Amino acid sequence: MLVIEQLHKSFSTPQGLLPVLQGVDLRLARGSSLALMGESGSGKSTLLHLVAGLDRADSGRILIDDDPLDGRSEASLALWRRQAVGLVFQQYNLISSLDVAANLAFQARLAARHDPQWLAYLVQRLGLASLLERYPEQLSGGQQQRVAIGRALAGRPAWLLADEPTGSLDEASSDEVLNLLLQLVAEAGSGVLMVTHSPRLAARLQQRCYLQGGRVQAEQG
Ligand SMILES: Nc1ncnc2c1ncn2[C@@H]1O[C@H](COP(=O)(O)OP(=O)(O)OP(=O)(O)O)[C@@H](O)[C@H]1O
Repeated sequence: MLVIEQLHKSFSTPQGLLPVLQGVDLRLARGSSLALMGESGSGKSTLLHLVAGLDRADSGRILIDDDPLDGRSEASLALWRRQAVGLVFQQYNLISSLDVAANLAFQARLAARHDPQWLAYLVQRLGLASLLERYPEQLSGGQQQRVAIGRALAGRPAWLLADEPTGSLDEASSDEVLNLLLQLVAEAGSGVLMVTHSPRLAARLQQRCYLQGGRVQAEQG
């Protein structure tokens, strides 16, 4: 279970302190999916980064199976990211000097969670078999995002954190990529927290919530 309690985060800007998260409360069971919505600048990416351990909150708590994330050392946060989290961003963030096969295996190898059978299954489901020796620049946007999803899921992470994962794709590719993502996370048993602007895509997840005024305004089952 991912539990977020009274999370606060402000940023220093030339204009002064900018409060972004002002008491966010959220719960997400492992294996379930939640769409995080809200206007541009409402703090969706900020919240995702805090859960990923890429940044630290000012106050409040993030608990993973009752284990707090805050107060951990950088090394412990890095371990959390490597072992328990898969990240997918709008920009695919593939490693340009590695081919598709090496990109796919990269994170799972780093986390010592390389499972050749599962990886072969992901390759087949994501339709990547004929692309394994290509480099990211030789792929379409949809293909690159399928590689990014495969890479994020290769280590069967407990949590998949996705920031507008289909934001750069057209509607048809977007639907196809989200379908695959949701099927594969269900098979991997991962919980999903996905930032999206699209009510149509959000409707495909089990739950939805809305960030406004620094807080979660509505949550529905
Ligand atoms: N490192 C930073 N330093 C200063 N301000 C920041 C920083 N990161 C984010 N912000 C500000 O915090 C606010 C929330 O940003 P965030 O990226 O979380 O919003 P968002 O809801 O994901 O927006 P979008 O939908 O446009 O991606 C914005 O006003 C942004 O400018």
